Amino acid sequence: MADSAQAQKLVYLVTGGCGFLGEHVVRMLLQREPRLGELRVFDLHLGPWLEELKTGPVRVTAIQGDVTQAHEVAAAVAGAHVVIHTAGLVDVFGRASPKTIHEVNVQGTRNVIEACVQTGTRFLVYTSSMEVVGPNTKGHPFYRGNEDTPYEAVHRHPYPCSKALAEWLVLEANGREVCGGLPLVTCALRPTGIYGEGHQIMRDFYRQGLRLGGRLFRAIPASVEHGRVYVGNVAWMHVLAARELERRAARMGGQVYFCYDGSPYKSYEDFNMEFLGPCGLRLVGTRPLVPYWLLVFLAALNVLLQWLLRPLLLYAPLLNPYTLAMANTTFTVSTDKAQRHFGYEPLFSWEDSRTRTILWVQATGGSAQ
Ligand SMILES: NC(=O)c1ccc[n+]([C@@H]2O[C@H](COP(=O)([O-])OP(=O)(O)OC[C@H]3O[C@@H](n4cnc5c(N)ncnc54)[C@H](O)[C@@H]3O)[C@@H](O)[C@H]2O)c1
Ligand SMILES: CC(C)[C@@H](O)CC[C@@H](C)[C@H]1CC[C@H]2[C@@H]3[C@H](O)C=C4C[C@@H](O)CC[C@]4(C)[C@H]3CC[C@]12C
Repeated sequence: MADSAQAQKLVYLVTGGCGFLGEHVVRMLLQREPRLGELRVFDLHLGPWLEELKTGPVRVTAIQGDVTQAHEVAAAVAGAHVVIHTAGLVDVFGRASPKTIHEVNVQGTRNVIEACVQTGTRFLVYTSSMEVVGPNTKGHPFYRGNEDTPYEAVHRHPYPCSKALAEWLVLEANGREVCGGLPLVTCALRPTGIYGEGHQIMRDFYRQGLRLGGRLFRAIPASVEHGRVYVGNVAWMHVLAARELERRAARMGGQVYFCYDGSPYKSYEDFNMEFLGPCGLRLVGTRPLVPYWLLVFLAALNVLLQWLLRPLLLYAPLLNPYTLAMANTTFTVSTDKAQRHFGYEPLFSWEDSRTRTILWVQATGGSAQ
C-alpha cells in the first residue's frame, strides 16, 4: 500500500460489517478513508441498508458468508489490502452453545488469518474486547487500568475465553510471511462496553423501562464503575489503525489497544440513564433495591430455567451469574496508547456521543428496530 493515496485505490474487507459496530465501521470508511476503491462487507446476515451505499463513488460489495467456512473467507479476502475483522458471536446470555461461540470467534478468526496468509493480504485489524483482560472470575476490579496494567486474567465463560484465544492468534500471526513474501501486520483493538446508535441492549433496557411504567430499578451499586465507549469512536479507531498499520508497522504490529474516549466513568445503570433519562425513564433507588444474595439467587434460577425450557424455547434474560458478576465489578481503562502509537483522538465528544445516542433511542421508541 506504499503508493500515494491519490494513486492507488485500496480494497478493504470488513467482516461482521452488518453488525452494531460493523455498520459504523463501514460507514466511517466510506466517509473518512480517501484511499478506498472497493469496500467488501462480509456478514452472515446482510442488512438491507447496504443497497443505499452502492450509489456512491466507492464500489461496495456485499458478501453473504460465514467466517467458520474457510473457503468463503478466502474468497472474500482474496485481493483485499486490509481486513477489519469484527465478525463475532457476542453472547454472554447463553443463546449459543460454547462450541458455536468457539467456532465463530476462534476458528473464524483462524480462517481470516489463514486467508490473509494464503492470498497475500498484509494488514489485519481485529476487534477484540476488554473481556480478554477482565473482569476475572475472582471479581478483581480493574480501575483506570491500561494495556500494561498487571491483572490476573482468569476466564471460564465461553465468550471471553474465545475472545482471548482469538486475540492471541491475531497477535501471534504478526510477522508471518504472506503470499508474495512480505510480512503480515496485525493489531487488536479492545473496546470496553460499546454504546451508541444500534446498541440492542440499550434498546432492551428502554423497552423494559417502558413496560415498567417509565421506571428501572437499581440493582448495582452506583460506586461500581464501568468503562464505556461510543461506537463512532470505536469505528474511527478501527479506520485509523487500519490506515496507519502499514506506515507504523514496526510500532503497531502485534500490539493491543484499548478503545477509549471522553465517556464518563459510571455504573452500568447510571451510564445508561444518561440516555434513557432524557427519553423519559427514571432509575428508582439511590442504592440497590434488591439484596445481592437475591440477585445471585435469581441469576442462578435463570440458568436453571434456561436449561429446563431449552427444548421448548430460548429463554435468555439479561440477568445470569456472568452478567451479574460483570455488572458488579469495576472495569475502567485510562490510556493514551492508541494516541501515542498511531495518533488516535476521539472523533466524537462525550456531548456529541450522548446526543446521538439519545436521538437514536428516541427514534426507536422501544420498537424492535
Ligand atoms: N458490543 C460491545 O459492547 C463490544 C465490546 C467489545 C468488543 N466487541 C466486539 O465487537 C465485535 C462486534 O460486536 P457487535 O457488538 O457489533 O456485535 P453484533 O452481533 O452486532 O455484530 C456481529 C456481526 O458479526 C456477524 N456474524 C456473527 N457470526 C458470523 C459468522 N459466523 N460469519 C459471518 N458473520 C458473522 C453478525 O451477523 C453481526 O452482523 C465482536 O467481535 C465483539 O466481540 C463488542
Ligand atoms: C440485570 C442487571 C444486573 C444489569 O445491570 C445487567 C447488565 C448486563 C446485561 C451488562 C453489564 C456489563 C455488560 C457487558 C460489558 O458492557 C462489556 C461487554 C463486552 C463485549 O465484548 C460484549 C458485551 C459485554 C459482555 C456487555 C454485555 C451486557 C453486560 C453484561
